[in-house]
Amino acid sequence: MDKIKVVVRMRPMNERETLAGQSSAWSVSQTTVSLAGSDKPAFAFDAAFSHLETTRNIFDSQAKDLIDDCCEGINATVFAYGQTSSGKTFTMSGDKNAPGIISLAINHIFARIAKSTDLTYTVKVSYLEIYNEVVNDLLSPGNINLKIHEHMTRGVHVGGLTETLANSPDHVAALISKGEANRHFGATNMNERSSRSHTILRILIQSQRKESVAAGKQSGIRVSCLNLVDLAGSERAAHTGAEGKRLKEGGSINKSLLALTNVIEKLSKEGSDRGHIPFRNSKITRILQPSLGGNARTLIICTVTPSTGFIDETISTLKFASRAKSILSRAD
Ligand SMILES: Nc1ncnc2c1ncn2[C@@H]1O[C@H](COP(=O)(O)OP(=O)(O)OP(=O)(O)O)[C@@H](O)[C@H]1O
Repeated sequence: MDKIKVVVRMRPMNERETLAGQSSAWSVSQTTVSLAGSDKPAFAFDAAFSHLETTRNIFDSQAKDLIDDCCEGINATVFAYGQTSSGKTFTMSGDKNAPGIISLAINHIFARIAKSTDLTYTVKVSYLEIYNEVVNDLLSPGNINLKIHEHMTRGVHVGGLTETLANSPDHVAALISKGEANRHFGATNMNERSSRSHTILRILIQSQRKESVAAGKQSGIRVSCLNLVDLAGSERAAHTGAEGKRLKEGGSINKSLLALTNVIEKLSKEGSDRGHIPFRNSKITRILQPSLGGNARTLIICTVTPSTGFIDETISTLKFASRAKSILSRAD
């Protein structure tokens, strides 16, 4: 079983790019992405999806088995990585016409629970954002600047984060809407609703055999955590027209994404070249540490822009994706 699966999703060209006279620079096949008309080697991944692919197909082919494992007690993480406006939020949260990975995953979890004849499940939801390197609770707005702890049995956890019991997909959707209202967004030149923070929706799944519950036993309880992560976009100040507050946010976002890139780079190296893994350099790498370096299954969806105007940004995301993919070859 691969620990880390890496796929790439290319979004369609948008109106702004077409009006600027740009065109699509890339060709996408089942597992590769290459610059059209170039003899440079293609980038290869577990899967590559063109602008025609639906999020539902990506979920069914790449994420469903990981969610199934999570219902069986294995920790799992799905995150989207890519430059600003490349489709991370579209992929994770979706829009009114196309559900995102988050709602597809939640529907799948509750459908499994409804079908289970031998297990009783409890689902708890937390929702946090990391904004300018501060961790805030999105379900409880006054609950800010939370600390990250390392716990002997719970591993890395965020102290004081609200955990709300949820009993249906609609209930989780209502919690997400509540959290979204507390989240930091801003308009940049490239995206009218740009995510200025990283967010993590954590679904804690606990299960126990029905006869053990009936007998009041405390044994045989399985607990696992599903992290659904929407990273803020990596960006260049020149493209986004950022200044003042936006520029500070951008600096903080880029710093934490750089920390994530460094962690991935080190993890992808062999043996002594690997050295110390700098998980502690940012909040996002600390929180994702168990997903990247520990006993968990992880799906990384790298979103890219097809346009000739952003070839360098797309190459940088594809390089990140290639490094992340090489982590899976090592048996830890
Ligand atoms: N695969 C896709 N198909 C159709 N539209 C898409 C797709 N991906 C993204 N879009 C559209 O492109 C725009 C930007 O996407 P999105 O907001 O998801 O980017 P992002 O990577 O989350 O950006 P940021 O990091 O700035 O928040 C949105 O209007 C979105 O609906």
